[in-house]
Amino acid sequence: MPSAVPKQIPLPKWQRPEKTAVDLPWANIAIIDLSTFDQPGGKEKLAEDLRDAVHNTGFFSVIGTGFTEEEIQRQYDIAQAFYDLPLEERDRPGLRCDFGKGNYFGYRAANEKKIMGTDVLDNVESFNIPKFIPRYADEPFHPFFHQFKEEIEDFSRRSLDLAKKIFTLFSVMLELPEDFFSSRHEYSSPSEDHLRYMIYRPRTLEQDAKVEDTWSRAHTDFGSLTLLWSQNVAGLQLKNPQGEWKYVPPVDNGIICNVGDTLDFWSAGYLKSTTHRVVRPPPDQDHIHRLGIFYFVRPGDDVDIKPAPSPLLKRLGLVAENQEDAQPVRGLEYVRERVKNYHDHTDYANMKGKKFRVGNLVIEDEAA
Ligand SMILES: O=C(O)CCC(=O)C(=O)O
Ligand SMILES: [Fe+2]
Repeated sequence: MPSAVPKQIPLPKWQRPEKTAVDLPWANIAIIDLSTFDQPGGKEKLAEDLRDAVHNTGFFSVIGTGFTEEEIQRQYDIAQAFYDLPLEERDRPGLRCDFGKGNYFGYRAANEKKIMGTDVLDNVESFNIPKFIPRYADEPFHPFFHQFKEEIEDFSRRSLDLAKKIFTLFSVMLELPEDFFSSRHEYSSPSEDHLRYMIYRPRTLEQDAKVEDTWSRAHTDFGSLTLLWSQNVAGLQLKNPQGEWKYVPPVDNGIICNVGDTLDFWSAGYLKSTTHRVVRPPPDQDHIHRLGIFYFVRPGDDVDIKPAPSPLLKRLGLVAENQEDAQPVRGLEYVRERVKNYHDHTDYANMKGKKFRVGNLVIEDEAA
């Protein structure tokens, strides 16, 4: 009998690092079980469960996502195999992100940019894979990934399916038509969405001390929603409503989600795009090459970024009647300008007090 499971090219097994034994100040993250999503009343109940989390911290985790442990392991295996290639093979000509255009598709090399005015270099490498639709046929796709294309495409498509369930909950929460947000994020419609394999390379204590242990400076995410397959190496911190940095805890079999800028704009701040950063891991994990798998959901290219006509937001006085008619920025314009502003530099400066603006939209990554 032929197997229903397509034959997979064998790869070395990536080893999930142990959790830290260090007692860190962990954030309290809601765990939302999506397996009840399709039950009668399921969406309404889940939307209520989620309300506090997205309104206060903007971070939560989901379980019951439909992704199996094997599938997730396989994605890590693919990612690790890529990062095990020699540097000159990873960094093939023509595949780098074109930050001058605000284009984040492709390879982001480490050791290119200085951090906060020091001689310490950026330690992040990533490869961003766009949606598998004809529009992106000419965007960078590393030849190494070709042999896994079917699996990667399936993972990419199902990532957005999952995100759309969460968008449905946000629509229910804001008393909008259920498809209000998901229809603005169709897989078949062009957007800057990408699946990302990302790795942070450990630095010495001395190097990290010069940059206040910064591995990824404080920022909010540029799109609508970020899915981060939970991983055990501590380092990701969110800024809570009290202004304190708290570590995002690992959630077994979970995906950490956080609201990005565009959902914050659509909801007039009701859904919080929370400032977060990555710092040097605790001593028992500081030697680990920290591998991560993400799906960044961006708004559809042509979608207007303006407050949604939500009865709830109107009742709360967050959206004035005329605000809906303001000249809006479009999805592509917002994301491209934001990526350019953030990455098109020779260094990652300290951005405290600096504001980013496009049209009527303003972001301050380091806002207290
Ligand atoms: O590496 C992480 O845990 C988070 C990275 C992140 O915030 C980002 O790439 O936007
Ligand atoms: Fe982020």
